[in-house]
Amino acid sequence: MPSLEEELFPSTPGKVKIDRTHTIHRQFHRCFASTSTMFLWALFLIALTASYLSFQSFVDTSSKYFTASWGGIQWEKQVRNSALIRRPAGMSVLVTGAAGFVGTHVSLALQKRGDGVVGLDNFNSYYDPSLKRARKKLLADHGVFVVDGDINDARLLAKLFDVVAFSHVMHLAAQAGVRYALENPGSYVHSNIAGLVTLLEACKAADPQPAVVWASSSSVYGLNSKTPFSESDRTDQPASLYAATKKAGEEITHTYNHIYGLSITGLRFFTVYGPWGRPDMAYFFFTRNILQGKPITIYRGKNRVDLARDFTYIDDVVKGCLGSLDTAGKSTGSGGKKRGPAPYRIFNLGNTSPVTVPELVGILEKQLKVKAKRNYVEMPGNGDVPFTHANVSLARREFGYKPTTDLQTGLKKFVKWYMSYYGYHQHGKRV
Ligand SMILES: O=C(O)[C@H]1O[C@H](OP(=O)(O)OP(=O)(O)OC[C@H]2O[C@@H](n3ccc(=O)[nH]c3=O)[C@H](O)[C@@H]2O)[C@H](O)[C@@H](O)[C@H]1O
Repeated sequence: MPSLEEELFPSTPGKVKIDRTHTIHRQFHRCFASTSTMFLWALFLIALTASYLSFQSFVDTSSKYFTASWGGIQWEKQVRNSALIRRPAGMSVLVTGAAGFVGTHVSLALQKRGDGVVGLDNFNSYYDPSLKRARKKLLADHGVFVVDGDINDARLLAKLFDVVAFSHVMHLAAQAGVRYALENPGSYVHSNIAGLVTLLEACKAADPQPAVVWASSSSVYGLNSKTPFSESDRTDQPASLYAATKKAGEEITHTYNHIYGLSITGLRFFTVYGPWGRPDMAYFFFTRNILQGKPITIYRGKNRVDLARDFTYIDDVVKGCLGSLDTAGKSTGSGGKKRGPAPYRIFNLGNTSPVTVPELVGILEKQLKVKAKRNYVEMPGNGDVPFTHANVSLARREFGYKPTTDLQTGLKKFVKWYMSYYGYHQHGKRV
């Protein structure tokens, strides 16, 4: 009996006996048949895998499409209604980051004077999203619709420009906060660089192109030591990734102005505070900790020098934003082509009188009628700068910007809002 191996792979084919020819043919057929069966099975499996994968991607795409919180006739109607202009020579403004602190106040101010406003916000969880939802509700009560979506979503932006011919974009959506960049650097690149470019692409492609006013930051002055900070001072020494992305934003917007004729105004905000503010900012969480009897950490510079900020009250900043929108000047491009030079402007929006952090705490103690548990530590190398101080003469000349709220007055309004929003009595006890 030949072995199976011999039968299948005869070592000397010429010596195969005639009487075994049939057997060999049968084996050959069996072998061929099993190879082709295997081949067919393999083909079948490949086809099965491919159809499974394409089905999955279909499910993914369609679920993304169907679960997207934007689109549809009703949604378009809400967008159009919100964008309606109710005053002569008014504007229609797309406000990104509308459920954010500055975004909410600017949207309300625009709506109140009769401009059309459509908000856009991704409601991310960088800080308590319920505060953002409450701001959205406040806006809805005033007839401002906030679209739930991301500035990185090019399809959504194209759709918005399709539904409304926005005359202006107030771009306030960003990853804010100086120290958080140590924890999550990618979020700054995602929102402040990639998101900005996606938005500018949409603005460039829109016909008519809108004028763009956007939030830069006082942090671009970085380690600059010449005070007060003027727009022409050097901004090439950022101290944090946040500052670096805002500085990059100033350069990126410049290229869109240069190549595509977009009208650009960058606003360098100086530590903006007030009612409906951001819980990640010192004045906000100092208030919370003081009321809860928890200690607060106060950073100090080298040689125990107090840090200082040009704290700027929200109402002053809102006036600066509206002044910038009113004087923006038109974009000159259309269909992605520049037709002539367009304005490119940068303004400081500060308060012009810096206050030290311990002084800020002192004011809060007085307003809250509670002593803070102060814990002084040397400023860690976390991106903070020792002080900020704005020269605002450029904004004053261009649109009459004049801050009028000192820190004491502004914090009083903030504390009043905080107590009411979080359900406190004036004497620091929860209701
Ligand atoms: O102008 C801006 O462009 C930026 O303003 C704001 O940044 P900052 O000026 O750093 O405000 P904020 O964090 O409130 O710290 C205030 C002071 O408290 C000190 N500080 C802070 C925290 C702490 O625990 N202790 C402390 O002493 C701290 O060292 C600092 O001296 C915005 O957050 C930022 O998004 C950006 O818009």
